[in-house]
Amino acid sequence: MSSIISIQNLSKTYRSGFQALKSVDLEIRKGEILALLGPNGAGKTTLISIVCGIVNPSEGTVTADGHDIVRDYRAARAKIGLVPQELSTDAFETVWATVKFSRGLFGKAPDPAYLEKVLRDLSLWDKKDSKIMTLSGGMKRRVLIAKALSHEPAILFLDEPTAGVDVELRRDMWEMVRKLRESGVTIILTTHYIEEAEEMADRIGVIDKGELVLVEDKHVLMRKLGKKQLTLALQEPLERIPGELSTLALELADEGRTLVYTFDSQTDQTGIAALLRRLGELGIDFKDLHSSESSLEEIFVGLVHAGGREARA
Ligand SMILES: Nc1ncnc2c1ncn2[C@@H]1O[C@H](COP(=O)(O)OP(=O)(O)OP(=O)(O)O)[C@@H](O)[C@H]1O
Repeated sequence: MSSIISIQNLSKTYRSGFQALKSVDLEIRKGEILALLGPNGAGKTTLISIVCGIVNPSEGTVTADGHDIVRDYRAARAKIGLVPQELSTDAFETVWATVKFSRGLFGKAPDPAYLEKVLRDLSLWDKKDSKIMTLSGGMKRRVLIAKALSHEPAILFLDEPTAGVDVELRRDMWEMVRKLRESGVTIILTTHYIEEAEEMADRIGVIDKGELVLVEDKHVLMRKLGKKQLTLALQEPLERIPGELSTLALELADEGRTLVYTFDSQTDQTGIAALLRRLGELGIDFKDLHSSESSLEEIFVGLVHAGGREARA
């Protein structure tokens, strides 16, 4: 798959001297959904703002659909739709006037049929003549998306699209993002909400302290870094893990009634057979067992806590 956005050696130092991005290299593939994860202040919004021409880079180059975002700003920006975190639209305007105006900003010829489709897809058509100020928070979010789509961009950035929205709107938005991807739009979303990345993304990028710690296919990432756990409910509680088992990755939980064995899901030798044999030899019986896999959330927390560097190696 070819790249639609190419980011090379991108750094940003704000006037305060704070370095928000450090030599970021990233190729975003045409037609993918890329989720950028990272703790508060990691640099996600700075990255998006540079690609969208809102913040100047200190170093490095970015092209969007072949256009340099500094030298060829207008052409690059016309390819991009941005859904920001905050609504900064004129509250006294109607929904229709707002999206029509947004389209005009990019020099696109009027196309009421296209704008109608966008509003209908976002369940906003009934509200087209309502003033923005009269809309609920969820509806205002939809207006932000409609504005971003008004000029038919090939690339859509969503900055924290579902922060503070209710479950229903979140599901609607996920559905809508998937439909957009099916229509060929490349989508980059930032989120704090790991379930969102797990649900939606083809690839995951993790940013921490201005560095792109990793970019990986979601399934590969989960397979590579995910651990599995085998949980055994013991017949009799244990006070401590017997010395004979000390070489295994075991933990006691639930006041000694549960034994948890963590193993690498990638290896063929899980060690489960050996564990069960040794438990049998020691006369430790269990009444139930089940295995589970780590979620993306656990993987992510582990990565950021590890500083990311080990994970990248
Ligand atoms: N105009 C600015 N001047 C100085 N520092 C800034 C400026 N804008 C952002 N920063 C700093 O750069 C860092 C990265 O901010 P950024 O908004 O890119 O992070 P983020 O990953 O998007 O975080 P969040 O999820 O909280 O929005 C933060 O420490 C922030 O305080």
